[in-house]
Amino acid sequence: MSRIAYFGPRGTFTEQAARSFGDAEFVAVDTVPLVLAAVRAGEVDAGCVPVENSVEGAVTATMDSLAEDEPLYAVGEAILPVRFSILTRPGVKAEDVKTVASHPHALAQVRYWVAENLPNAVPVATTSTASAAVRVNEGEFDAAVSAPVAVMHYPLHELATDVADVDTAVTRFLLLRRPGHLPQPTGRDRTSLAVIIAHDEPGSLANTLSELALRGINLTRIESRPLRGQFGEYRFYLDLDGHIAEQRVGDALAALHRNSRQVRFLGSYPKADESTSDAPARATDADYQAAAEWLAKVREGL
Ligand SMILES: O=C(O)C(=O)C[C@]1(C(=O)O)C=C[C@@H](O)C=C1
Repeated sequence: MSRIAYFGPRGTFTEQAARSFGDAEFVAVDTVPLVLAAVRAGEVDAGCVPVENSVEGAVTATMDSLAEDEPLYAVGEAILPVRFSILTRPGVKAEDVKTVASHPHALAQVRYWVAENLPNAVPVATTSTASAAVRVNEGEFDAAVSAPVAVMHYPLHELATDVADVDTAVTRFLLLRRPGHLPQPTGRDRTSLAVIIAHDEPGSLANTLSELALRGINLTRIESRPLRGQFGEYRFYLDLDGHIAEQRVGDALAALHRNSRQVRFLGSYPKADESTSDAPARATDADYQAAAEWLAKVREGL
């Protein structure tokens, strides 16, 4: 049976996401970098980590490691709705709560609710939502902002359920493997890249994006992170519809490789939402094939 590490401990949203990929032996690991390190070291077959939340944005620990450390490829994604339970030790009332602990992304998603309902509470960051529950159980903090499943693992009381400042909030998770396991195209695929564009000159980002637009490729996400040392230099994270095995996507990636300082492929994998990744008219593999055949003939002088 394959072994999947997930950002734990037991009872995180990430555990739920990991279990959605099917039967496996699941291994809880305390932080995102340690999950990715376990995959790189071959201690597990795959690792599941959060990558972005619709309210708070990117999970930078995931993005930085995927772009900078030894390569890993995404082979699957999961998208979960995010609504929280507020867990306390039995007998603790809202007015007694002086500290409310959780992962920073979770605290950001209940900021207004906490201000209104736990007016005496100071927010405290923990490594994950479930580690907050562990520490509330140990008496360190008064309340944890947790995934609803956490109450099944820790003997805590639900002070409130279904808590979220934004009703429709979702988090996206990736299943990552060492290179060598490219999933087959399904017609509903996403490709992820990290790109450092070549020069800080007018139009260089527009030129990069034009390589995608010209080939009818739909960009689903663009996010930048500074290259740490100074302002003015950024790495762009691009998610686009389509699979690297498709002609238009391969062609665009080759063009980016020619024109950019660095292109790192982060995976082509089936999308978790219902949308397709069909090529538009005149950009299908058959269109590319026909054009290549025409060119070959012309080059032979025919
Ligand atoms: O702490 C957890 O339960 C996680 O799985 C992490 C995480 C995140 O990184 O965004 C996942 C979903 C929620 O948005 C809050 C926290």
